[in-house]
Amino acid sequence: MKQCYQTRVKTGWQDPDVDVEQARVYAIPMRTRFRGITVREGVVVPGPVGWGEFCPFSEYDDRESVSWLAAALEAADHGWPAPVRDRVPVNCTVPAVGPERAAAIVAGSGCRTAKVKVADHPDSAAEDVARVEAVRDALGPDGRVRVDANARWDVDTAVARIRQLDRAAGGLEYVEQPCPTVEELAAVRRRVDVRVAADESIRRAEDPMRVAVAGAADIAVIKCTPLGGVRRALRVAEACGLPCVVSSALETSVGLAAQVALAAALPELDFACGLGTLALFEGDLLPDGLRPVDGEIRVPQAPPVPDPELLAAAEPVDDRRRDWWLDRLRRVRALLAARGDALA
Ligand SMILES: O=C(O)CCC(=O)C1=CC=C[C@@H](O)[C@@H]1C(=O)O
Ligand SMILES: [Mg+2]
Repeated sequence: MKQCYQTRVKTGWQDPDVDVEQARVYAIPMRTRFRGITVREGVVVPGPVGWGEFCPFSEYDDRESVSWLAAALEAADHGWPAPVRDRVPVNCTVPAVGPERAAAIVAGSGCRTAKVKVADHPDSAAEDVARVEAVRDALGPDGRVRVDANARWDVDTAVARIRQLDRAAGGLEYVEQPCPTVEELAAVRRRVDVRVAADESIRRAEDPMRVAVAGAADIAVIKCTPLGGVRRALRVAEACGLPCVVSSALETSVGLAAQVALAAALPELDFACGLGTLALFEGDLLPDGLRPVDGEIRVPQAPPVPDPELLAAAEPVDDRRRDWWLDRLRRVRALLAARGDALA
């Protein structure tokens, strides 16, 4: 396998040399529906340094997917900056499930921080409270509970729900993306005592390097997969000037390794990261995937190589899905080639 790269020109994401012939599409069922996804799909691509993962959500257009490919190629062709820590503390992620299941997820995770999804539908208030109470009970008084509303509230609703959930949790660590815009985040932040974290405001911004979250948020959630790689995410973190939480974009262990590398390279890491998401998957591409032990994930030495048997097992049963992903990869590669420098 290594041989085929010896003649390859390696100029990085400015010249996206993706070997589509060797790219492998995967389709892995989720244990619980998460952000509407029941089967997670993506492509892993080999390079001289390791493998990278290209997995923009299906509804993202080619333009928004370019940075996801840049992140995959960074891993495959260059690897990542040196870590400053060898373990990363993580939260467990609690989807919009009933209270019993929520408590079981927390108890089985070994994590001391839980991130609870809320605002899953317009009438979710009572369910959210029950879920958050169950999570607090399962964690005990010294655990930390944070919630993520994925931009579903307006300012007044956010203020009311945050106060209610703060009481249910016996104190929230923070609320992630309560409303869609940076201005709304700032308005909510002025009215509640709970810290506000910005997620979509950064990762889906036209220019993440210029998002003025200072004043609108206390914490920046950063994800190297949608931000164009570890190096670029580190620059976004610096530009935000806020404490950062690295959170997954629901990758297999191949893409998760890049996120862990980002968390490991951040100069400061004051909060647990949202990287315990392999627990949401039925399968993976590595035999010893990046799962937390006692609430921490060990930092990988280098971009990993997926296991051939697991790759074969994860192949989509429907050839049309494979073709859809490989076509998407080709189109996004062409766009990245045209835009290259903008992401460097
Ligand atoms: O941060 C976590 O605990 C897990 C990751 C997570 O919540 C998400 C992963 C992928 C897509 C997002 O909708 C979601 C998020 O909003 O942070
Ligand atoms: Mg979020």
